[in-house]
Amino acid sequence: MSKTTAPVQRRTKLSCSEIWKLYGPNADRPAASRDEVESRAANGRCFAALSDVSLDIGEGEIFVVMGLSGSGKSTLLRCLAQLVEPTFGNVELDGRSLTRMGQAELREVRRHDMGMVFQHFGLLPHLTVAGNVALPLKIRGEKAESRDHAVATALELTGLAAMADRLPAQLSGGQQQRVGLARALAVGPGLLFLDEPFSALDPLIRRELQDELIRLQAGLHKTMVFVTHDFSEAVRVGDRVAIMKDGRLRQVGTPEDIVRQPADDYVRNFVAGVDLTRVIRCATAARPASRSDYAHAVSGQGRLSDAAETLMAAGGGPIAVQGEDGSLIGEIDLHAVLAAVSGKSLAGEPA
Ligand SMILES: Nc1ncnc2c1ncn2[C@@H]1O[C@H](COP(=O)(O)OP(=O)(O)OP(=O)(O)O)[C@@H](O)[C@H]1O
Repeated sequence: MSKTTAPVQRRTKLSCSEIWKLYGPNADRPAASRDEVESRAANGRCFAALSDVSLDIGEGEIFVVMGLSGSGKSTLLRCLAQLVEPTFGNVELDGRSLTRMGQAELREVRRHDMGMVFQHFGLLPHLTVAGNVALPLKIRGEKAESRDHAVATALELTGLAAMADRLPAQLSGGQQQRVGLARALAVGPGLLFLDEPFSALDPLIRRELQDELIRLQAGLHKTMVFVTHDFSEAVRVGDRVAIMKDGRLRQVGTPEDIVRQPADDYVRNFVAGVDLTRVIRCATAARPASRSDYAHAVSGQGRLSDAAETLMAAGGGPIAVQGEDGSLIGEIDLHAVLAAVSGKSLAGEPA
């Protein structure tokens, strides 16, 4: 698949080009050329967990990597974070090549510029919540005063301030994962890697934490690489989603792009189970305004599901769809919602 571009308005924060990761005999040896890695992958003795992956991830973007078990999601995340070394290809953070960086410099970049949150929370059982959050700051030699301040801010942001003195065993799974998130945020990195962070949680708590992440992101504007095998979660939290199969990217796009124009049958299968009203934005379903004055309005950025109540209050519409500055960008009614969800225009043509 060709290299994808970051959304126009974002600066590229993290990128990778032509990443391959081979496992098997002698697979630790880096390949000197693309031809070499391709022939090693093709000879049958090595297994390609990643094949030719190129991506640009924009600053402040939540970039979701989604795919079934074994598709290469964690390997991609680990290569981007340089926790494993790609067999071939280049990874750049803020324009600096991580793949060519020495170990000492890489360690510094990891300590200061990256945060990690994993499925199994990885909390130390004998340390309190505050102690766990402070640990990476202690390791990097932060002074007590700035450390305490960073810990208090991270606990406040994640709603844990009242639990600072508890031990992990005294917390629910969801609360423990909040501590994992707080610990990553306290380091103050611009870049967060989240590998299936909510997968161990029950659906209600999971949803609560997804909302929490979206809320936090609205104020923090971090760049996040978020791995999940749950398509609904991907389209809910992602600004863009990459869908992987067999170590390759099958499609990269906004949730709306993916649900409206799945690249192939593999992607279409995921889309089949998704509530489209929670993905498609009001601006996408809007048609030209038929008047200048409306009694009810919704934001174009909101999802169709967010407009349901307003539409009901307006007897089915039409209601105004507004831009971020309050300007009128069009109107929707129940028919427009149905048309968008069924992928048809009002005339019955594909939308
Ligand atoms: N250290 C390793 N040695 C050999 N093969 C590996 C290694 N790590 C991963 N693989 C293989 O690479 C492929 C991709 O694994 P990866 O963990 O990236 O998948 P994933 O999409 O994250 O799966 P899951 O959702 O189950 O975590 C799998 O077939 C896996 O067995």
